[in-house]
Amino acid sequence: MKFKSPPVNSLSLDFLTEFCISLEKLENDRACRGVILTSAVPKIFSSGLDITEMCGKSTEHYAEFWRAVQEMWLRLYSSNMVTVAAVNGSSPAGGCLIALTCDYRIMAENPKFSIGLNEAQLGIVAPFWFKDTFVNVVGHRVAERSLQLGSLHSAPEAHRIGLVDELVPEEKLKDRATAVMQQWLALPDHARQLTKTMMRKAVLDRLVAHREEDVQNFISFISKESIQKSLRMYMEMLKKKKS
Ligand SMILES: CCCCCC/C=C\CC(=O)SCCNC(=O)CCNC(=O)[C@H](O)C(C)(C)COP(=O)(O)OP(=O)(O)OC[C@H]1O[C@@H](n2cnc3c(N)ncnc32)[C@H](O)[C@@H]1OP(=O)(O)O
Repeated sequence: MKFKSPPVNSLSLDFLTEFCISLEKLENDRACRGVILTSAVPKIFSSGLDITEMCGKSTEHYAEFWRAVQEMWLRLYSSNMVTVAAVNGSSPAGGCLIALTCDYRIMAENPKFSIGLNEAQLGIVAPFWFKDTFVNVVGHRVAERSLQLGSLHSAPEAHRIGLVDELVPEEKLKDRATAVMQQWLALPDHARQLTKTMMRKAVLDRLVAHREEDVQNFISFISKESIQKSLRMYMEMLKKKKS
């Protein structure tokens, strides 16, 4: 599956909805046992949640948007398919979450590409299920330091801390992702799927049990004037950086 929403594959409500529909189709297709996620936009895997969806909108919109973010994560983290992220560009925040949610991550070894949960830098807080997913990949200490600092790690650093499983030259990314997929698909599906469920169930159940509470928490947090101001300033900073 190739993300193609220029300029930066930001995760808008439309993007998330289409992503979930595509995943569901693949999940229900018995001939499809694995999916490689990558980007058709040069240098960017995904710039994370679309900040404009979280600025100056109604409570109803925030609720709908947040439910779509939850849905994307629930479907991908619990997928029966083998999921491989071929990270061919930068991948901050929600983009990093997508990669973390896969079974395996391969990143292009370009030191200019960065990845991480940088929410703290925007003055926002990654929710518990982002944190849980991160901890399950890199361990508690690395996740705590990286989350508190809102670190964006260069590709080599991301590999060193275990955020990505391997680095390959960009031109070899597709072939390597295909080889990894073949390796994982060589296992009997039922054994791999049950093992995946065993490893992920507690974290998935936690969001399912607190889903509505998590929506309300998002709404009350994102509606605060101080948070809105931080997001506006961040967007201005992005625009200024360009000029
Ligand atoms: C309880 C509360 C819980 C809240 C939890 C929220 C959880 C997750 C939060 C997120 O995912 S927030 C998103 C965080 N993302 C970022 O910090 C990335 C920001 N973007 C960048 O750093 C750069 O854009 C880039 C991805 C490195 C690409 O750089 P490049 O130089 O190639 O492109 P730009 O010129 O910067 O951008 C082009 C264009 O896109 C707009 N844009 C970039 N990112 C976003 C985004 N995430 N959402 C919306 N729009 C975005 C950027 O402003 C430019 O717009 P124009 O100036 O062309 O109009």
